[in-house]
Amino acid sequence: MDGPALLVEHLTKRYEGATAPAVDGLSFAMPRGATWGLLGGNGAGKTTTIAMLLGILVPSAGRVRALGHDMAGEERFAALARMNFSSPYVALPQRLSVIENLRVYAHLYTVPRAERRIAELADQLQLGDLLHRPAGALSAGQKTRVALAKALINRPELLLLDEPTASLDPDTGDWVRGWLERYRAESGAAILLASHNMGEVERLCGHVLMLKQGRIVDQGSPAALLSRYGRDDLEEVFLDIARDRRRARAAAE
Ligand SMILES: Nc1ncnc2c1ncn2[C@@H]1O[C@H](COP(=O)(O)OP(=O)(O)OP(=O)(O)O)[C@@H](O)[C@H]1O
Repeated sequence: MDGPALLVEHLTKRYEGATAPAVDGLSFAMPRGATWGLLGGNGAGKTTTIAMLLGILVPSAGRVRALGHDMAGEERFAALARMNFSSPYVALPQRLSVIENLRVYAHLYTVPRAERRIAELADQLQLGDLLHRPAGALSAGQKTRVALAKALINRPELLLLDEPTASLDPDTGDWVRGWLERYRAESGAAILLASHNMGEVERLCGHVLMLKQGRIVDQGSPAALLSRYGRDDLEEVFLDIARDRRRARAAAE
């Protein structure tokens, strides 16, 4: 089907009783096969955005088309079958073992030859020793790897990842990033990644959306952003934006 992986138009969320919207008129089109980063400080609106992209949270205004389907109506089920996500805020059923969890999700996504797919993912994500342990008894890093296996169970064409390496040690985090790069290269999937890890974003993302108070305040490739702010790494760009220093720098030049 034609069209971008994600088409987002004027997406807005105002939580009941809140004085300001959490997400405020977001618009962007993420192409198929691209990896984009969603960056912003605490409370910038990243998780709220991802929840609306998945259709879990109803927007106050605006619309989302995922893989060509309108996420506001019945059509969204066609898109959801070809998408997946991982989030530290969504726990897997704790009493089920890892393999039981993966079987449940394989069933929900009607994955063909599910046992083979689970074995493949267990091998790739090194879950062999964890498969028969209850999901609730895993360490944070182990849970993250299981959550990634769940996110990949249906070989999604569109993958939404909320802080995918947040609780991983540096070595495992690096390994997961390499693994995501390979998955993207092999599958042609589009990946939207919310992260606080600037190195991760620089390595994986071709385009970055900088969010502040629910709005896109800047965007571009990591290289374009570095050059625009005259910085050597994205962390400094992030701090410039967080502290509104771009205008001050430009005025000084
Ligand atoms: N369920 C909710 N009800 C009311 N307000 C909420 C709710 N969830 C989030 N918010 C508010 O919406 C804003 C955006 O929150 P969100 O969790 O989307 O930010 P975030 O960028 O993911 O932050 P973080 O990096 O801390 O995870 C914040 O001001 C937050 O307090």
